[in-house]
Amino acid sequence: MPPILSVRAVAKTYKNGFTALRAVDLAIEKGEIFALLGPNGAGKTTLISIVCGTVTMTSGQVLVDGHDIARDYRAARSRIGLVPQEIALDIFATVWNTVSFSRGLFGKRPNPAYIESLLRDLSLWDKRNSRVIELSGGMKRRVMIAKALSHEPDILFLDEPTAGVDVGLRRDMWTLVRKLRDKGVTVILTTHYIEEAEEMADRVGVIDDGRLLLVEETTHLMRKLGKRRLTLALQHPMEAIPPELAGWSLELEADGQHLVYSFDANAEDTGIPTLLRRLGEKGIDFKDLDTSRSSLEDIFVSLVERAA
Ligand SMILES: Nc1ncnc2c1ncn2[C@@H]1O[C@H](COP(=O)(O)OP(=O)(O)OP(=O)(O)O)[C@@H](O)[C@H]1O
Repeated sequence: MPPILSVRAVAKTYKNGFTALRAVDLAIEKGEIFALLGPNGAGKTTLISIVCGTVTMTSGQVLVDGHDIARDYRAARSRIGLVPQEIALDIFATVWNTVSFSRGLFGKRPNPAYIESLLRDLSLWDKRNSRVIELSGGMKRRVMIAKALSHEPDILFLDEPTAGVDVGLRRDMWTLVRKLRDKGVTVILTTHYIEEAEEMADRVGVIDDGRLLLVEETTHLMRKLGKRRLTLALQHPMEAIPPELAGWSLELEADGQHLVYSFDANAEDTGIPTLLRRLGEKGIDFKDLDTSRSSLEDIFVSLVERAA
């Protein structure tokens, strides 16, 4: 089956000369939950905006369910629902009217039963006759989601869905996402949080500085994240790692005072006791030690280093 979304060599240079995306290739299968992970300014929103037609790409091609976003914009756009980062709503309209109106914008026939089920799923049914201005921030976010789903899209984009959102809404959102997936809707979300991707996504794409550095199944990526770091604060600074320890996955920090050992937390033998013994034999003393999980930041750093 052809991918529901195909992004081919998409690049974007903004008018001020800033290049936000560099030849991004990505194929998303129908029914996937895909997380686009990256730090601030990586290019996530730019990519989503191009697919949704609010930003024009400098070069490349995007196909949504086979429809070219440039040549066949209406057909492509009607298959997409977008929940942007910023809340943008007509504050004087009622919830019901806002959501129904959105559906109409896509040329879809009214379907009150569908709108009702949507509002119920998002715990908005009781508020259907309230004006947006009367709603809390979390409820406004729910309305944004209802609007994005009002025309029954095949792909839902959630741009930073859980930024500033409380636990209740977060849980409801994930329940809804799973329900949508079960109906065959593809969900693409952007996030800074590896936990969010871990919880939800089938696959993860890591983007940094406009480059898609990797696309991997979440379980594989988490295995990589299963790496832990043991940091030893040395009694006496070292200039270099002794050659006898070359076979170990050790790094000396720039200050020469911290020795970092990376190990697989899932392995039966982490190697730590042997390493500590070897260090003792070599007379390398330490005053403190600390273990931590390698963070997404570490993964970025190693990926960027490899990409450079
Ligand atoms: N209209 C614009 N003109 C010039 N540069 C822009 C414009 N919009 C975005 N950028 C720049 O492009 C880069 C990517 O921005 P983008 O919003 O896509 O990042 P992001 O990954 O979504 O970040 P965040 O996680 O902070 O939302 C940033 O450096 C941003 O400043």
